[in-house]
Amino acid sequence: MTAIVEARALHKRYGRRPALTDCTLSVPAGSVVGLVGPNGAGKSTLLQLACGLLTPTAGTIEVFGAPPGQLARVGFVAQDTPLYPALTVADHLRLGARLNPRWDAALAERRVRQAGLDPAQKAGRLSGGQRAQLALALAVAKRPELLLLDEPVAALDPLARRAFLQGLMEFVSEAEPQATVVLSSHLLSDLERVCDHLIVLADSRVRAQGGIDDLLATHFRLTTARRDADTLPAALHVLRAEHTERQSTFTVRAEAPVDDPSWVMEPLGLEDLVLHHMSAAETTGPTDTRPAPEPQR
Ligand SMILES: Nc1ncnc2c1ncn2[C@@H]1O[C@H](COP(=O)(O)OP(=O)(O)OP(=O)(O)O)[C@@H](O)[C@H]1O
Repeated sequence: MTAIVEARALHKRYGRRPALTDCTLSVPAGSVVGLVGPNGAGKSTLLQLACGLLTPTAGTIEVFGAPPGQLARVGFVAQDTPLYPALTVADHLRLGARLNPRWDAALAERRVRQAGLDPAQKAGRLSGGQRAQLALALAVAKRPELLLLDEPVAALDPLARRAFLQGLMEFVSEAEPQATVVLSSHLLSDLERVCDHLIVLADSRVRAQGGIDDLLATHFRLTTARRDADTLPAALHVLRAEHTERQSTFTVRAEAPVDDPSWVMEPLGLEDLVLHHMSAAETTGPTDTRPAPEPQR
């Protein structure tokens, strides 16, 4: 599968502060990728590296198989949705038309109309959510092959958020079906609705990545009478272990469920999966460090 964004051993530091550490990841062509992680995980840094606003400290990042910077092919909506405060909504559309060879004026106007924006309103007088809507309209009207959105729905009310995500899905399903989208968000339910791939960053590192269906098919919760993680079969890679007096619950990664009468193994939902990868680096260390007794069968 062709990768539109490919990072290898990518590091980014701000002074002595690591923002990305040894990140190797790939964004497949035509995918809609959700980028998730706690505050400060490195999501904005990754998006800014992908559009060439930042340069790596070490390692490489390639977009369309070359160093980032092919701006005509990339739409980027930064977290703070920078616009020209003194220019009106209509001015922004005119500017977009001048600057972008593939500008789709009809699409821009439709997005602005659907978002209920007044073309005569100055951008500096728009609310945070309205600014985000205008920034998205400008980004999609470029007809980019790669659309990078940094927390685009953070400032939107629930109705506007739904409209925004619908607009995004229209863009990828109708206007630009070959487009690849990477969007960061803390709202997992939104990501589950629109994304087919996921990258989980935590503490500057990639903790999980892949197709959402594949991730869901390989992550399980296993509940059993209290036992040590190292008594489980090697095919089960234990991500987390929690024990009560009598019971052990393991979050595991496995190619397929492993049947055993002594335990119950059920698929992990997306939210639990992401929270596990976000909350800690992979660990086989139990939360409760007391040694577990022999399994009771
Ligand atoms: N310009 C900067 N100068 C110094 N440190 C920075 C700068 N930008 C980001 N950082 C640091 O780099 C790390 C990653 O920041 P980044 O903004 O990429 O995270 P994020 O995952 O987008 O966070 P959030 O969800 O809060 O937006 C953080 O520790 C942050 O403090």
